[in-house]
Amino acid sequence: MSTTLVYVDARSLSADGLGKAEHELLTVAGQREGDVVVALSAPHDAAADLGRYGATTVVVPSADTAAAPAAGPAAFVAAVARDAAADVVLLTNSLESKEIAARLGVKLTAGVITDVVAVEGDVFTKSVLAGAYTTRSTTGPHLAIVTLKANSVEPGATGERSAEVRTLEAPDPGPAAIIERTEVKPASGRPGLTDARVVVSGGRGLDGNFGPIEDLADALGAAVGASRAATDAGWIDHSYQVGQTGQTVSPQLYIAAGISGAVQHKAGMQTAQTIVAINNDPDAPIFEIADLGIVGDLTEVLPQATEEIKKRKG
Ligand SMILES: Cc1cc2nc3c(=O)[nH]c(=O)nc-3n(C[C@H](O)[C@H](O)[C@H](O)COP(=O)(O)OP(=O)(O)OC[C@H]3O[C@@H](n4cnc5c(N)ncnc54)[C@H](O)[C@@H]3O)c2cc1C
Repeated sequence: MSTTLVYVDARSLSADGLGKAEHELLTVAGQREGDVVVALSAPHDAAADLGRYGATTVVVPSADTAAAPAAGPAAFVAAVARDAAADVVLLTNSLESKEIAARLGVKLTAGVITDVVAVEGDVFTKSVLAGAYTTRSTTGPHLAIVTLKANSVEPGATGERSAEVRTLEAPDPGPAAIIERTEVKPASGRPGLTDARVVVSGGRGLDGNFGPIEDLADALGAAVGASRAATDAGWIDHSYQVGQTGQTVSPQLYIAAGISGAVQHKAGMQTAQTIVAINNDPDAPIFEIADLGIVGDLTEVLPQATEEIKKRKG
């Protein structure tokens, strides 16, 4: 009997349900044969609810593993993977998940495949070299540790089932950085950049004013993104940067305004399902990958788009 192990950060689980990226992982796991086991990063009252998303068993650590970022969850997931004799371990594509995946690769002598966009049996599809190629990989006879990009699959329907909940001793993570103090960023009310369905990004063409980008993002319920030119200029925090050295996003709709479309930017967004580009240069490279190109001044186009969307939403 094969077992798919899914790592779920307990912070993505609340009384309202499960985060979308984690729901996608459980959807992919449910499409595979065999049991679906969840390794939850911390004890949680709603652990059994993960049965609604297809988990057969949820294994919770005896204590929160997050105090030692990446090292704590990795030690715990490795213990669960051994215990459950997992064939595949699925994680989200966040920076922390990728670090956990790397540590799991070492601990379990496993193959690690990141940025995956589709899973068929033991074949994992990803987009590489700034999206110029699509590769299909396996880890041969070895355990596969896979990080799945958000918005790769439609989250499946939820049921009424409860999962069996088991507790496993949280192993000592060994030498690790320990969080001593946490400051919670004020909530923007917008979805997170990496798992948003819609992202509105701005670049150097904004000339320092992200207002029109934020207005359009709010009208669409979208996340805000940026090019490196914009983050380097200090117009917006680096955490908003999309691209090779920033975040990788794969939303259903990506709107790029005042962004030329450098290969390093495209590397982080060109797997978006629909790309809309707004640029006053008809020869801007971003138009080569855009599904809809608008040649115009963004200071005119963005407010008009926002106005029209608000009007249609009533
Ligand atoms: C190792 C390395 C890693 C990098 N990583 C990243 C990364 O992760 N992400 C990233 O984005 N970049 C990255 N870069 C930088 C990248 O090469 C580009 O320099 C950057 O993406 C350019 O940002 P931009 O498109 O905003 O600016 P520009 O290339 O200057 O483009 C601005 C665009 O705005 C248009 N414009 C100007 N005014 C208006 C207006 N009023 N209305 C409409 N359009 C207008 C212009 O026609 C132009 O096309 C990296 C570079 C290196 C070397």
